[in-house]
Parts: sequence; C-alpha cells; structure tokens
Amino acid sequence: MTIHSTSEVSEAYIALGANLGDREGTLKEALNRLDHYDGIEVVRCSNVYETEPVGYLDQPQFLNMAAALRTTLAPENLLHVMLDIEAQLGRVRDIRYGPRTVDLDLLWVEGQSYDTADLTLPHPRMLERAFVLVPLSDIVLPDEDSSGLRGIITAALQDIDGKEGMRLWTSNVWERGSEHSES
Ligand SMILES: Nc1ncnc2c1ncn2[C@@H]1O[C@H](COP(=O)(O)OP(=O)(O)OP(=O)(O)O)[C@@H](O)[C@H]1O
Ligand SMILES: Nc1nc2c(c(=O)[nH]1)N=C(CO)CN2
Repeated sequence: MTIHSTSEVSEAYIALGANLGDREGTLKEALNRLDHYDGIEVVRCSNVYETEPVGYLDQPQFLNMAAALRTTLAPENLLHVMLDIEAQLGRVRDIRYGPRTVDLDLLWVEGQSYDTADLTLPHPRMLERAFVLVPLSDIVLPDEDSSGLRGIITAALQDIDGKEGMRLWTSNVWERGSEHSES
C-alpha cells in the first residue's frame, strides 16, 4: 500500500502486454514496480491471456492483461511512471505495433479526459482491441461503475473480432508481496 490518505485518490485502468523474453515474469515485475511507487496501488488484476499479434503480424504471441489502480498521481505523471517502467524493463521503440518486452497503456482514469501531444484519455484504441477489452471486462465491476465504463466495454465486446483467438494463460499472475522488486 503506497497511497497517502490525505491526497485525492482516483481509480485508473491500465493494459499490459509482453511478447519478448520472460513474458509472465516481466508482467509481474511491471506490476510490482507500479505497486511499489509512492502514490500508486494495484488493486485488481485480470486473467492473463495469450493472444495472436494484431497490427504487425510477424512477431511472437503476446501475453495481455489489465489492472485496476488507485492513484494520487495526475494522469500525465502516472503515464510518465509507466513509460519509465517500460524503459527499465527493456522496452525498445523501433517498429510501430512491433515486439516489446512490455507495453503499458493508460486506458481510463476516473473523471478525466485528455487530448494532448503526450496523452490521450480514454485510450483512443481501447475499444477496437479484444486483447484490451477481454481482460478489462474481468476487472471493471458493475457496482463500482458510476462512469458507464462497464456498459461501454460490454457493448464494444459484442461487435469485436479476435476474442476467439485468446487463450487463458493464468488467472493468478500477481499479488502483493509475492515477488521481490529490484526497484
Ligand atoms: N493513454 C495513453 N497510454 C499510453 N501512451 C499514450 C497514451 N496517450 C498517448 N500516449 C503516447 O503514446 C506514445 C507511444 O506509445 P507506445 O509506443 O506504447 O504505442 P504503441 O503501444 O506502439 O501503440 P498503441 O498506443 O496503439 O498501443 C507514448 O510515448 C505516449 O506518450
Ligand atoms: N495481441 C496483441 N497484439 C498487439 C499488441 C498486444 O498487446 N497484443 N500490442 C500492439 C501495440 O500496441 C500491437 N499488437
């Protein structure tokens, strides 16, 4: 728990993907590093799914998942932390939509919309991607949904291709204290 109760806390949802190296180990480590960061708490994790690559096809299969966070950080600062963790875990940016040790996308932050050079919220491609929507639907709870996000996800999932190509990899990827973080 790294949240100070005097600050305003927001709920945020992120997507995680990995298709190079120790994919599951890297996802766990990304979650550890987020949870250890002052002002971020990982509150729920989805199942992890193995998925066929989308967009750029000549690359290994991905592991994809989503996580719910509580944070006192402003969205641009949360994104900055996420990009920093990607770099720490060996993310190299070369091919657009290409292979990566880890990808962290900020999908949605309670009550926030952004359209700046560095940050678009909600994430502009989240509703087009089964590898985002299926994990997200695991963790967006109906009784916490004052924003309509659950309904938006359910509607988008009905129309989308690609769900069939997703295989459950593990239902229990991370819990607090289960891994030692080097950060
Ligand atoms: N909501 C967001 N989440 C993550 N990155 C974002 C977001 N909005 C804007 N960006 C910007 O997008 C840039 C490129 O991100 P990245 O390289 O992860 O894209 P990608 O994973 O290849 O493609 P996609 O964004 O479609 O998943 C980042 O440097 C970041 O500033
Ligand atoms: N299955 C799958 N395909 C992708 C993914 C991903 O996370 N999973 N990420 C991409 C770049 O955002 C491009 N294609």
